[in-house]
Amino acid sequence: MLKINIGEGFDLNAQIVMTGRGCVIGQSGSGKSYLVGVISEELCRNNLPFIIIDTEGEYRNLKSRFDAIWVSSDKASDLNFEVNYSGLLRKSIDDSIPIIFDVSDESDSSGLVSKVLNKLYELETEIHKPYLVIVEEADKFAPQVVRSKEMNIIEELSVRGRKRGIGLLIATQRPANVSKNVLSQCSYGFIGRMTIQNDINAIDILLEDEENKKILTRLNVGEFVSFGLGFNGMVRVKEREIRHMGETPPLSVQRKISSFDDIINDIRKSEGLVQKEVESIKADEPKKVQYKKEDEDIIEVQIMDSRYTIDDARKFAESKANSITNLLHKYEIESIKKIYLPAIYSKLHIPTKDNSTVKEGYSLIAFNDYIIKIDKESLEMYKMPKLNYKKSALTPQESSLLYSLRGYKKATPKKISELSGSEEKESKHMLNHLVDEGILDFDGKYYSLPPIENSYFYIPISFNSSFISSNDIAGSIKPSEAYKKIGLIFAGCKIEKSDTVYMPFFKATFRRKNKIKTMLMDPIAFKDRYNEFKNFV
Ligand SMILES: Nc1ncnc2c1ncn2[C@@H]1O[C@H](COP(=O)(O)OP(=O)(O)OP(=O)(O)O)[C@@H](O)[C@H]1O
Repeated sequence: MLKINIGEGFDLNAQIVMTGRGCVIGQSGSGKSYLVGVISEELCRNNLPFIIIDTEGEYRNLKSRFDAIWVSSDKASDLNFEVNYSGLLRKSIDDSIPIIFDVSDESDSSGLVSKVLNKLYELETEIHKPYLVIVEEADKFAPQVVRSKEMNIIEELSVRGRKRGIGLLIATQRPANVSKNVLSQCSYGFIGRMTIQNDINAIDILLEDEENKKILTRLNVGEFVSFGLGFNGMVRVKEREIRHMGETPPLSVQRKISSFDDIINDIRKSEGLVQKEVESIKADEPKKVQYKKEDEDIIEVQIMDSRYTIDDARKFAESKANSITNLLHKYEIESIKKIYLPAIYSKLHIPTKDNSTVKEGYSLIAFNDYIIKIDKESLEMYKMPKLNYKKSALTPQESSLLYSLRGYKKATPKKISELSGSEEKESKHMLNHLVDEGILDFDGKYYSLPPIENSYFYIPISFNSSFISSNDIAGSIKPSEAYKKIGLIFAGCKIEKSDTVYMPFFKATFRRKNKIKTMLMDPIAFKDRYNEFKNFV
């Protein structure tokens, strides 16, 4: 069963989330969007596609770690609202890429939401693939009081979406204002802190247990009472991996030290009372030309710790400059720069025979086509050959079948089907297919998976969150592609966690007249990697 973890001991069945009807309810600040954020991260990590109706512009930073399409009227977004919705949604469904439908700046957000969801409904009538719709501020998009008798698209989805594979997860502060057609369809959900009696009454249809209702007024931020999920007691939501953009701003220094008269004067100025006077003085002054420094995009990312500093790199480059310089050809160091290359860092669970122990391992996939493994003794970095599997990704069924096999050195199809709980005929068919693809070995009786080398595990590296300029990032990586590859290389293991991280490299440039040489030192073995990565830098 594919799971969505939202807190210690709280795993949601992904099937229920993707195709069921759920809700997150709680008063302002109870932690609803935070929980929706945690769920969204988990969906991204598991490559489960969804569209989130983002009313506050607080989900676009999912992009800092995952592939996601940000649709908004913001110039920096991937696509604007004029996009062909059908093409957009089809891509999202087929390639399992989430859409952040950011209507935070839109006056007609309901119109846009209705348009895109109608298109989804139409498309899924044909495709029938699990796809989740997450709606923030559901009271706005599916209100209880409406003039028209016609069903709103969210009501339509909640009543008729399931058969088409469409799941719905709504969030609201005001359940009393959400259409009963939608609320009554919710078979699971989370209720956070609530104190308004009218709203507590509105969830009567969801939470039958009187005891649970009493707890609601006492819940802390990030605590929820759940229903329909089989959890007893309170759910405490885990910490988000990506910074929550809807953070309550912290209270800072309350009052600038200024006199009361200045305060009154400032207010008057803003009313235009003394504005004229100020303007007439300004008019005589010569105009100053202002040079605006170009906006740099500073982003917060996870950076692999480096054993070396830029000073080490300079010393190394100097010694190198001497060695490539002879009396006739003198090269000078032109620049030393730190640049970052994106990589995927994964935590893996490797099953053992009796499943009593689970090994943890890490892999670094870098630069789309290569895997880098770091040997724990020598701290050597290897470049692995390109993969020659015919397949580009494993299906969830194949992954779970291989997971049953990984704990055993080899097993017969009968044993594997017993372990995985699938039909023998069906699993045999799948196993043979995997043999054809070069992923499994078969000796006529037993199937086996190639062993995983020990040097992949317990890599002694750590990461730190840091702010860097996006100008210093070279190369690019598609997390979803890398994720598929990790699944293939580590067939039979579960990817517990997978993040984009950045590896700092030191790039030294030497010049002699118009001839340039470049050196690229890695952060661990401090060897020149220029030949390996020259296409990226
Ligand atoms: N599980 C949690 N762990 C840590 N901090 C949390 C957690 N849940 C919420 N918070 C913090 O509490 C504050 C409010 O959370 P959130 O933005 O999710 O509220 P909300 O219920 O969506 O409010 P609103 O309805 O006003 O948007 C934020 O600063 C958030 O970072």
